[in-house]
Amino acid sequence: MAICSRIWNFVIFLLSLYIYLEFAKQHKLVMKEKLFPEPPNNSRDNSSEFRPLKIPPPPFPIRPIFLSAKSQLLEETDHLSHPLDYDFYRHSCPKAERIVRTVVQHLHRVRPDVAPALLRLIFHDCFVQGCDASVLLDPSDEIDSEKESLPNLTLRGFDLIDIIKSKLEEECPGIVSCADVLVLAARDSVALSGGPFYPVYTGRRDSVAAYSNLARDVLPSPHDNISLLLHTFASRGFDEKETVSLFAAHSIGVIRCKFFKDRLYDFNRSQEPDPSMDPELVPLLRTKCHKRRSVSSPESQPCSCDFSTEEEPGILMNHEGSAFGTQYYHSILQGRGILYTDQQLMAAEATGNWVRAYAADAFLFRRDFALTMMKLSDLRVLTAPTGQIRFSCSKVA
Ligand code: HEM
Repeated sequence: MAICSRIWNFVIFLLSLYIYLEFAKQHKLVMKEKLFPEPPNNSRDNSSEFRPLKIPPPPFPIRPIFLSAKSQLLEETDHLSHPLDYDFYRHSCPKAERIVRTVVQHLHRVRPDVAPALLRLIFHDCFVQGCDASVLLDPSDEIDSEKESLPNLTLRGFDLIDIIKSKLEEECPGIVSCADVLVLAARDSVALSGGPFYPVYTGRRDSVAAYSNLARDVLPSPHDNISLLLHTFASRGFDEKETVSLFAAHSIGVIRCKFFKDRLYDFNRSQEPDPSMDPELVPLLRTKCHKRRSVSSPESQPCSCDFSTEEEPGILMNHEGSAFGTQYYHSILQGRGILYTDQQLMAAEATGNWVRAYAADAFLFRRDFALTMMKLSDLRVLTAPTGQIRFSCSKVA
């Protein structure tokens, strides 16, 4: 009897062990699938309900620090219910993301000013009524174009979006939205500029309207103080940390003198430079931005400098030859932010602490910047059945 009971216990033990091992194997596989997804494979059965996350191979040399964090970024945002899809065009236009990347890469090779232009466009689109490509619409009888509103007068890159879109139309007409083109092109521009590569969801649709007055009201002015800036970004769902991380977009691009000349010559009508600017930077910037007769310009209030030049000069944002990211924050710490709004990050304790944190920790910055760009790219998107897919990005279809 005792022997029988021992054999029975042994059988139960073996059975439990088997069940445990099977469970562990299954669980590990699922984890593996999530963390190391298979590369996109178009020959897969499309009808399958189960679609593992597919992350495209990195398009540009990416610092190894970010590779391990890439799938983690998707997981971190996974819990949010999402109106968009990862790799939305995998069946309808499988080459879409590759086409955007190739064209941006090509344009970047011949015109290095491409990346900042495209990065700025997404901010000016997404902040105003969401990422719906409304900023791209030309004026017409029905369209009160955002392009003509004050904060957008110096936007560039509309022609670049048209080039990318026309390549997509050749491959799959009427499929890929201009809103997705903007988001993908900005993502690739960041990576090309030495910033982090981040995954983006797709499936946005384009607006049938533009919001010129809203653009004028909600886009920040280069003369806003820190309280107003934080208020503006909070109204779009960004906290202090996210706001500080987004500002690193000013690591690249050009900034025209008219936006900061008051800081060099006549800050707050004091006839003196801005005391928050490094005194050694002032003469350096003055050699590029000359004081001329006083003429006020609505775009630049409250500066009293001359902006009526035919070709307004500007200086490179990364005037210290810096790479994307932490160097921007080092400049701010040294009082070398060019825009008043950039330097305002040091005017509040919370934002100042984030500037210090990002200056000290490149990994932290790259991770946070990637997450914030993903958030910016998903602001109030339009999905079917609302919106439309435009054929030409500057016109309603
Ligand atoms: C307080 C918020 C911001 C203000 C007041 C601001 C203002 C400006 C101004 C005045 C310029 C110079 C434009 C010119 O001279 O043509 C500029 C350039 C730029 N901004 Fe911002 N910006 C802000 C935030 C952002 C954000 C959040 C992003 C992106 C995520 C961004 C991306 C850029 C880029 C990439 C450029 C360079 C554009 C180029 O070279 O054409 N900015 N910004």
